[in-house]
Amino acid sequence: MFNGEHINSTEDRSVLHVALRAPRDKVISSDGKNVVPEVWKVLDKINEFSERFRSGSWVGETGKALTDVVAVGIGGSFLGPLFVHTALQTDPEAIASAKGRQLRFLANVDPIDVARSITGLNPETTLVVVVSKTFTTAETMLNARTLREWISSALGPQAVAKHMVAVSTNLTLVEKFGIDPKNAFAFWDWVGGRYSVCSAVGVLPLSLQYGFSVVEKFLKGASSIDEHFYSTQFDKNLPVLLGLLSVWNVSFLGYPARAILPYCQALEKFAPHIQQVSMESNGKGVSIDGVPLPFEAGEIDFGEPGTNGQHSFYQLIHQGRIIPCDFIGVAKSQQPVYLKGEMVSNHDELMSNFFAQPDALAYGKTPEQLLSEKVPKHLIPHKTFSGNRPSISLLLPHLNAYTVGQLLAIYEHRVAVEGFLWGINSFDQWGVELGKSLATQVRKQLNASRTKGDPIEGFNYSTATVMTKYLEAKSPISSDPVTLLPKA
Ligand SMILES: O=P(O)(O)OC[C@H]1O[C@](O)(CO)[C@@H](O)[C@@H]1O
Repeated sequence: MFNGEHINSTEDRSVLHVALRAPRDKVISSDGKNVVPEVWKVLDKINEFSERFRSGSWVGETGKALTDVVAVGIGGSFLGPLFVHTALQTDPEAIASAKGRQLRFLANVDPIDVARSITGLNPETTLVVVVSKTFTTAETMLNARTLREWISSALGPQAVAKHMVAVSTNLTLVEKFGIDPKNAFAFWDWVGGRYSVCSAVGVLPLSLQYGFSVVEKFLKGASSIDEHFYSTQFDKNLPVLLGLLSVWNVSFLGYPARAILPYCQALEKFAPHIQQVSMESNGKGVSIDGVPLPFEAGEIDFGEPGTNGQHSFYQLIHQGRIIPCDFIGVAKSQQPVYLKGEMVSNHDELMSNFFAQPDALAYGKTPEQLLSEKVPKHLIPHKTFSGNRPSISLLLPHLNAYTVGQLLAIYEHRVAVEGFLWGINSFDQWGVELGKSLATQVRKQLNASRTKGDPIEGFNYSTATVMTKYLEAKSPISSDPVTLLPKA
């Protein structure tokens, strides 16, 4: 991976997200060319642009400084930046640097998400960042066109140049869309979408919100783990050990799921991000050579912050199925509170659970213990905990831009280690294609049925029946789509 070999063989690409956070003087080559200078050219451009934006020297169509950003993108062009943004939102340094600004995300093509993302925003003071590796993703492009309409109907079509910028590998399509190429931020085909948060995909919107110097710390944190992963012997190498544990749990013990349980509300978007990193990477049925696997690869990831999860699905984890758990704690809270007279601080209260849960899973509670506690006999089977349920605990010293970068890179490399052990290609995602192409067929049918009354044809009985019901409901289509958007 670090040598730039084309280990993503089905797309004939190298896999070099580590280059995105490499120090300026590092040499990492793809196809014989050192890519680090290109990376820094874009980072410098982001630094300069975000400075202009944040200082108010970049103004919108009506001469006002821009304070709010809507990042439009989906999947890898959304989940990583959302995770990092959520983790920084309560960090004191990041709070200070984001004063008076808002960063929002628009991912789903559901018009409800459009409404949510712009409600209360004024186009005069809003910058839209369209983030798409390919610049062809149907959801992102429709959302981008919708927000372009929102801007141009309020401020005139010429305002788009000042209120819309883009992040993509496809700069030709960016220009075709009407975004000034000077305001496009590039990345490269050797960055997988789900591994792209350290490219302009994450760095641009996060720098607009928090300033480049905060985001640079995030890159440095990720880079520190890259270095650790590259050079540390296996028995002390965090991503290697974690990857081995995952493969052991999935392939040897037969536990296919994994719960990601941060005892830190700021990490609430970590599990959704890792869901994509892990499941899109390792959810494969054939080896890298295309041979059907004689075992199941991939983990089923889900998670919620503790203690919320404890009051939701932990029952199953303690007494139902065996789900290996990742407990993630932070030694010092971003927002400490201690109420006089309370036995412990609020953070200690949270962390009491962080320490208790892995113990309960590992050691359980035996019928003998219950008997000695005088539990009635008929309740003993119900109150018994089998124990012997695996978990790992990660304790971060604190949560800031640097450690968020470290956490991200630990999981990215862990997923890669698992994929290497399973002998699969963790860097392609052909499994997302079939649904996309079927949606194209449905889109054509909906258009033909709504505009010409064409009957539904070419779909199976169940789909055709539900589509008929859907069309009967006749949702309103305005010729002026902007009238359907909420007003600022
Ligand atoms: O950045 P793009 O090209 O819009 O793609 C968005 C996402 O769509 C996928 O290709 C498939 O869901 C992801 O891998 C990717 O992160």
